[in-house]
Amino acid sequence: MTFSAQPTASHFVNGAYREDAAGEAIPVVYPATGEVIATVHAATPAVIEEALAGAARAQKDWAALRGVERGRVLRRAADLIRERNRELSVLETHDTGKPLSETLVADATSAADALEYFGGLAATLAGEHIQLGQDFVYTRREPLGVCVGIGAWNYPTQIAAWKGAPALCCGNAMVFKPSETTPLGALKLAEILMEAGAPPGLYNVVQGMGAVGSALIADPRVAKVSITGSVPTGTRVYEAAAKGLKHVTLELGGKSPLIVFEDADLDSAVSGAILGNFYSAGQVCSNGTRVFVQKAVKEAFLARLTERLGGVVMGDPLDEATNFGPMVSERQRGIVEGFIAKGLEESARLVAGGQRPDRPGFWVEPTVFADVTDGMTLARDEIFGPVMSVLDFDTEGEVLARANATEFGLAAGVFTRDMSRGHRVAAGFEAGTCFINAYNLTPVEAPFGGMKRSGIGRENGRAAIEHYSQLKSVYVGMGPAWAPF
Ligand SMILES: NC(=O)C1=CN([C@@H]2O[C@H](COP(=O)(O)OP(=O)(O)OC[C@H]3O[C@@H](n4cnc5c(N)ncnc54)[C@H](O)[C@@H]3O)[C@@H](O)[C@H]2O)C=CC1
Repeated sequence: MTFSAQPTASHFVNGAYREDAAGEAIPVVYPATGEVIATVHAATPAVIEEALAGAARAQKDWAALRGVERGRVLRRAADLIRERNRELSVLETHDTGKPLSETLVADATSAADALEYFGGLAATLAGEHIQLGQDFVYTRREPLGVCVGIGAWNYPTQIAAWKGAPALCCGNAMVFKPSETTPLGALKLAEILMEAGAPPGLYNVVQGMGAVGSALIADPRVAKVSITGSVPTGTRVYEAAAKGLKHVTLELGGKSPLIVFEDADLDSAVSGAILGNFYSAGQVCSNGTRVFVQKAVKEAFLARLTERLGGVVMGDPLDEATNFGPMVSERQRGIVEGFIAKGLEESARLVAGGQRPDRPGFWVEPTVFADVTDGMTLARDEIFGPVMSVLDFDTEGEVLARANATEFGLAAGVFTRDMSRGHRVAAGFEAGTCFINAYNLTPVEAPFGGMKRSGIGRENGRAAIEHYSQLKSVYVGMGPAWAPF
């Protein structure tokens, strides 16, 4: 199968597509049909070396540019992405299986937002002046150097840009390794950045599994790694980075709570729960998969939710009427089905879905369990699929304690018409990204990231600048230097 915008080789290194067939072949499978649509090769040591050497070379001159000049390149890339949104979205749909109705609005466009936002910020980066009598100190905000980005498979283009845009904004170069499951989108970003005026070597993409990721992190030329992935992988990356005392950003998993109080606008709360469980077929790290519903409205909530699930359209992802897609891979479908079986075994009440639709590809129906209790596997483990667990609660204090009783802390949401309660509950959440009467909206202007085992550092917003730059203090003596002898 071919489609427009298909990348022409496995890697993008030093400003050009690069192939090395000696690397392990990685089939790219279209999740909606199971068809192999492309093959990429894992990066060989030669490709990794070219990427790192090229990045190190490009970085110094890039950092020496004025912020406004760096920003111009990023903003041009944003414009090119928007012009080509449809073809990039079709590519993203093939890479991930997500319906085109989603990829048209949430993937390449989100990458464009990041490039536009950090393109704008680039010219504003500045230090401060600290007067000390006649002497003074000034600070310089400097880049870290060569940064490595490692992606997960659920938002391949968005992740490539959420890491690349702030890195380049601050004067760094990047070597990005996409997930081996969805290797295509990042290549287009690299191509477009070049076309927008980025120097060769500034943003490279190399393919491969974990071994390529760890080879990149171990290289002494690398100053920082930012990974989006699971907690076990994030932990390994943190350990590897610690060996070289490298900077890290970890965007990891979650098991986020979504609390619906009895005074909530129920339709709006149902929308929040749908967005927080079934968008991208549930393959979103910040999903609110533990839906706590106050007892008085529980059955009404479930009835409305079941009714709304009648609007699910599973079909050809390229048909814009389709609003629900398959799992990214056969493996992920197996994991999700395992959790559904476990829910039934542990006597959760299946309210909707739970079946594998009779069609090719890796589909699982949107699934809702009710009467889930805190100790059940469904309520404890991250599933990363379209499985919502509904739990009951009585009081605010009780539900907040239960919501926080998890090792994760990525996101949390609350639906209520009582805004003092909304803010009080948001303040009480142990989570990095919280929502009141909304869910899963992650605009580039707002910092995004996790507390506890869900991560370290923040992406997006001005906060990301802190994680892609370092401060240098320069003390300036205005008089003769003093010494005791
Ligand atoms: N917090 C966030 O922003 C997000 C978190 N995730 C999490 O990601 C997971 C799903 O994505 P997957 O791709 O299956 O995650 P994963 O953890 O298996 O892999 C993530 C990436 O790390 C690479 N990798 C694996 N071992 C490595 C090693 N030792 N050193 C360096 N790199 C290594 C993989 O090749 C892949 O590119 C979910 O658990 C989800 O919660 C996904 C999306 C967003």
